Amino acid sequence: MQIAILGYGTVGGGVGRLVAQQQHQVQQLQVTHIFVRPTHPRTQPEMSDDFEAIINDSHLDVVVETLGGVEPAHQYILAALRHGKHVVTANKAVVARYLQEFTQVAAAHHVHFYYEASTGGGIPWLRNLEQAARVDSLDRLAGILNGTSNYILDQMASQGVEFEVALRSAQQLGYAEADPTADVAGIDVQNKLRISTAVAFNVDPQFALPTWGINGVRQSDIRDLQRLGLTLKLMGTSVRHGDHVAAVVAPTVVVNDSLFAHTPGNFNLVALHGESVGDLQFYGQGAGAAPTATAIVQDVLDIAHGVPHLHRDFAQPAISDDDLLTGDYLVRGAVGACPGVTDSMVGSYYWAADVHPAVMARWVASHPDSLALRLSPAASAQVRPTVAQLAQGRRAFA
Ligand SMILES: NC(=O)C1=CN([C@@H]2O[C@H](COP(=O)(O)OP(=O)(O)OC[C@H]3O[C@@H](n4cnc5c(N)ncnc54)[C@H](OP(=O)(O)O)[C@@H]3O)[C@@H](O)[C@H]2O)C=CC1
Ligand SMILES: N[C@@H](CC=O)C(=O)O
Repeated sequence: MQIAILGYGTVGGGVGRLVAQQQHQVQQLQVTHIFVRPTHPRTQPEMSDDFEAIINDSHLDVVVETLGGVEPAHQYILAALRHGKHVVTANKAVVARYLQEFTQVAAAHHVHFYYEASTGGGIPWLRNLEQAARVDSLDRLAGILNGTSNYILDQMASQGVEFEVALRSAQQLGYAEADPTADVAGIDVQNKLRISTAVAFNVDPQFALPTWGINGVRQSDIRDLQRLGLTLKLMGTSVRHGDHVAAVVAPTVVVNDSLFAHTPGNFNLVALHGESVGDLQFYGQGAGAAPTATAIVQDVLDIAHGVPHLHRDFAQPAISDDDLLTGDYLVRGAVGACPGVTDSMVGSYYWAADVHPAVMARWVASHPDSLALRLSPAASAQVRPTVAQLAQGRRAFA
């Protein structure tokens, strides 16, 4: 099976090394082309900047796309599929946008389009999600889906370092995107949650998805939450009830004895809930060259061995319904106009109750110096009695 790798950075290089190191296991795989920029030093004989020559090679079977970004990756993937090449990609930005189109074009040209590495790095998440959805009715997904932001929050909590220091370290370790804004602002999780939700519920990934990130989190927030027995994580959640779907990406407060609170470094933890299976959780390295390369090579081997992934048309109706994810928040900053805000304080935060995610996302976007932390259901249950006591106290003094 002959492979072309498009883009030889962290992940593309990881794929090249994995195929070379594990030759005893993957003998049938051979990297015959590496597509790089004209300015890229030619350190290997397979390197070239001639994309047309690569996809016109009649011996080529699979194109592995690890360029990143939406264009030209979108056009290169379509061209490869139309030339009868299977495509495997790690690029969640392009998959989240064009999943339906890639799936249709691949089917029309009788080739496979696989994207396990796009979500959860080295965790075999999408293939297990597909399997679960095959026999069950899934109604909830929730997870830590970004290694960079998890690494940053973990370093801030365990080492006491400031946000910027932890971010630089995540970049050096190869976890962050070329532009890390997507990691810290929640866009990378948004892309992964769109893909996961589309696979789980067979819906078009272009549903409404209120999103905000961890940009405004300070060392003092981490310490305040620690004093309350709580931990902060950047999480994505999506739920389905019949045709109704809701999703949110937000800095999320979890209780200290949850598995999410104990997910360290660049690790991801992602969970599904099905009517029959109940809760299932998947844990592993969500970023980095070597773990991500394993997910890519698994997809290539599935193609080599003729292992089909589930067919999806992503055409089930999805009505956006924020009522499904109404939640409680801890907020600080200019909270006067914050939706749902009460005068009860929890640590140094105000309590905001029963707010729709889209409404809170709009408040966050228009108040860049403020912070809104979403409470997981368990964290909300832990904090609510304190809030009720405070409210009672105020009535007694009134
Ligand atoms: N890093 C990680 O842990 C993970 C990354 N991913 C995804 O994998 C993809 C690759 O990420 P990563 O390897 O980290 O990114 P890198 O920036 O390290 O690598 C991308 C490579 O592609 C090259 N490239 C980009 N555009 C072009 C182009 N138009 N023509 C030729 N070469 C090009 C870049 O060159 P140049 O540097 O000159 O721009 C770079 O060498 C992304 O979609 C990312 O989201 C998925 C899971 C984990
Ligand atoms: N930048 C991403 C890489 C993997 O998808 C992350 O940090 O999770």
